[in-house]
Amino acid sequence: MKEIVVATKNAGKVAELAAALAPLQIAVKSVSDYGAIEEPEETGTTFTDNALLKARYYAQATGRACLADDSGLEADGLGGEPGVYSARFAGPGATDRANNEKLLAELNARPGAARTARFRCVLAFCDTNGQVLTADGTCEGIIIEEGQGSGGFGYDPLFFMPEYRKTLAEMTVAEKNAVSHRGRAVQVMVKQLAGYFS
Ligand SMILES: O=c1[nH]c(=O)c2ncn([C@@H]3O[C@H](COP(=O)(O)OP(=O)(O)OP(=O)(O)O)[C@@H](O)[C@H]3O)c2[nH]1
Ligand SMILES: [Mg+2]
Repeated sequence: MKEIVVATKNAGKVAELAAALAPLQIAVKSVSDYGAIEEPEETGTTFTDNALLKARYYAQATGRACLADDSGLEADGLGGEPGVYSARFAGPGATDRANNEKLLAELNARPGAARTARFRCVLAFCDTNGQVLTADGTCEGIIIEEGQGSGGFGYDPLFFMPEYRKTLAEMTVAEKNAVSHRGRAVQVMVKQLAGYFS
């Protein structure tokens, strides 16, 4: 059967990736459909390393073709931090709220620091034969002083896109997928997967 497992423990990513994969008309599963699989340690220093590490790990653990996502925020005023450490910015297992508070505190501690930032996403697909596909995407924005909106996840309420006059948290899943780092990466990946599954 043609199917793909969205290999992430992040429910926000699952929703965005599942919506974007729908045109492939293949079964989209989530890792939670394959029992209690522990999260791998994300030891890579680049988004690509971690995306590949997660895709290979979950393909092995589920015995299915898996699509993993490694992503994060690069704040120019913080020299590109938190980057690959975005999920753990305020410490291991940090909540989105704690990460957002730390981001604002760090930027506010540097008066005059740039508020520009970008999200990066690398997607890695790995099948049970070890065949790998990758795709990446970025999106540019500005870190605002106070959160706006309740959609999305992570730093979305603080990430304002001037051309749309909205934060990512003020967009629907479809709107966010049309402009986001993940949306851009998955559009490229969908084209590759259409060939893979044909
Ligand atoms: O506001 C946001 N909108 C986004 O669209 C987005 N994409 C990534 N991020 C941040 O970067 C971390 C990824 O870390 P990450 O790739 O290790 O994922 P994760 O640990 O959440 O799940 P998993 O896929 O590893 O299971 C996330 O937790 C978030 O803090 C985002 N924040
Ligand atoms: Mg992670």
